[in-house]
Amino acid sequence: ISGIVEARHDAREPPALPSKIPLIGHVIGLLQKKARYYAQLRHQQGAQIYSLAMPEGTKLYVVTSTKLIDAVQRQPKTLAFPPVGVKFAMSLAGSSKEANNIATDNINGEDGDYGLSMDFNKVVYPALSPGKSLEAMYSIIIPRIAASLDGLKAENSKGITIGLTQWVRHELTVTITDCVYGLGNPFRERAVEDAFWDFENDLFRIMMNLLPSVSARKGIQGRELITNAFLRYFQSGALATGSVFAQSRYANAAKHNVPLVDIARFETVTLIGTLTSTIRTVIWMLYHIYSNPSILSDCREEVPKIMTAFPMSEKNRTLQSLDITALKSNCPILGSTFQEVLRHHALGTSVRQVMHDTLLENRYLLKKGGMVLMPSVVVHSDPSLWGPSVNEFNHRRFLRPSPSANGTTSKKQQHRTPPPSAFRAFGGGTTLCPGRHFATTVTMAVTIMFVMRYELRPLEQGGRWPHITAHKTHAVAAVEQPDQEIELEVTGREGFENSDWMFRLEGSEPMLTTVAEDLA
Ligand code: HEM
Repeated sequence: ISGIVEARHDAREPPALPSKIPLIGHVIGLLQKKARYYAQLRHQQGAQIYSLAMPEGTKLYVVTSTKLIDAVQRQPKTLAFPPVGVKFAMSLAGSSKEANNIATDNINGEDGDYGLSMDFNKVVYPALSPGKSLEAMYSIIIPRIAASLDGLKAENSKGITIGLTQWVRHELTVTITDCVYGLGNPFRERAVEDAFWDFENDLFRIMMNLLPSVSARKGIQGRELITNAFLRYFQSGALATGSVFAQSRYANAAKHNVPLVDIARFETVTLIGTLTSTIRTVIWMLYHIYSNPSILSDCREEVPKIMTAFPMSEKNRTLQSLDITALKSNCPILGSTFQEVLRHHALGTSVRQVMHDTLLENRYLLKKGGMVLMPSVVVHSDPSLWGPSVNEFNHRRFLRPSPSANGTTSKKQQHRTPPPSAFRAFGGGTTLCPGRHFATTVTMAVTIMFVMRYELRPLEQGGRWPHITAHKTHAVAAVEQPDQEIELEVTGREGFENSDWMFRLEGSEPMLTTVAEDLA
C-alpha cells in the first residue's frame, strides 16, 4: 500500500512523511492529537513543508516555516481559501441546495469580483475594524461585562462560588450576543444558549457527516433550535437594533437572494467564530494569571497607572475609575500574557486549496486539488523561533526588550523576541481573523476587571490550582477547550471593600497589535 502512495508522489512535491500504519496511520494520529500531530511530525522531520497522503487520495501539504507561510499567503487566488471556507460553512449549516448554489457561484472570483462568497469579506472586515460600528459594539459590551462582574459581589466575607468555565461561558455568551443582536437577542433564552453549546460540541461529528442524525444527534437538534430562533428574530424586525456586523451580513445574503431560513443557518455557523474562541481565551487568561501569584502581582502592579480614585459623597466610599483605553500604553505585561495564552492554547489552522499546479518559491510542487495547511500550533511550538524555553509559559515573552540604564537587557526580559509573523493565533493574509480587535478588547476588559476587583481561590485541593488539560478539544476548535471545571470562591480584594467601580473605554483603536499585518 505504501508503494501505491509513493508512486503517486512527484519528487518535486514536498517530502512525503510515511506513517507507521500504512494509509490510515496519519488519520489515526490526527484524530488522537488533532493539530498537535502536525507539530509532532515537524519535530520528527524538521521539514519546512511536508506532504501527508490521506486515504481517499487528498494530499495535505503542511507548511511549518514562516517564510513559506508568507509565500502561500501571497497567492490567494491559486492557493485559495473561499472554496474550503464556503464548503466548511455549508457542511456545518446544513443549508439548502438553493443556498449552496448561491454560495458556490463564482466561489473564488474566477469570473470577476461578484457573488456571495466574494462579498462576504467586504462586509465583515469593515464592520469589525476600528471605527463607528466597533465603537458601538464596545459601548454596549463594556458596561455589560462590568454589570456581570458586579453580580459577583458577595454580601459577606465568605464570597460566592462559581464554576470558572460555566460562569465565563454563560456571561460572555449573553453579553457578546446582546452586543451583536441587540434588543431581540435570541440568546436571552437559556434553551438557545444551551443549544449552541450542544451544536459546538458536535461540530467535528457534523462535519464528518457519518450519519450525523445519530452520531451528532444533540448537535443537530441544537442547530435546528438556534436556526428557528434566528428565523423568528429576523422575521420580527429586531435586527434593526443589532450591530452593523449582524446587519451587514444579513443585507449581503438577502441581496444575493439566499432564502431566509438559510440566512438563519449561516448565522449559526458565524457564531462559532464570534463566541467560542474569545470565551475560551478568557478562561485561559484567568486560569494562567490567578494560578501563578507572580503573574497576578505583575499584572496588578501595572494597573494602578490607569486607575483614578474619586471620594464619594457616601462616607468612606470611593469610586475607582478604570480607563481601559489606556491599557494599551500602560499595561504591556497584561498584553504579553494575552499573546502567551494564545501561543499556548490557539489551535487554528489556516487552510488553502490548490487551484492549479503551483511551484511554491520555485521549489515545491503543490498539485491541483491538494490542501495547504498552516497550523498555528506548528509555528507556536518551533524552538528555532521561540528559543529553548518554547514549552514554558512565560508571561513576559512578548514584551519588547527595553535596555536598562546601563544598556543591558534586564534579566526578567532575557528571551528571544519572536518575529511578528510567528504569532499565528488569528491566522494571516486574506483570511486574517476580522474579529481579532473585538476579541482582544473583550478578553483584556474581562481580565482587568477581575484582576482589580476579585480574588479567585479554588475550593478543592486546599486552594491549590489544579493543572488543566485540553485533550477533549475537537479538531475544528481555534482555541483549546479546558477539560476540567474549577469551582472557585470569589471574594473582593482587600483594601477595596468600600469601592465602587467604573470602567471607561473610548474609541475603538486596537488595544494591542499582535499580528504582522497590523504592525505593517
Ligand atoms: C481569541 C479569539 C479568536 C481567535 C483565536 C480567532 C481565530 C481565528 C482564526 C485562526 C481564523 C482563521 C484565519 C485563517 O484562516 O487564516 C479566524 C477567522 C475568522 N474569525 Fe476569528 N478568532 C477569534 C475571535 C473572533 C471574533 C470575536 C469574531 C467575530 C466577532 C471572529 C470572526 C471571524 C471570522 C468571520 C473569520 C472568517 C474570516 C474569513 O472567512 O476570511 N473571530 N479567526
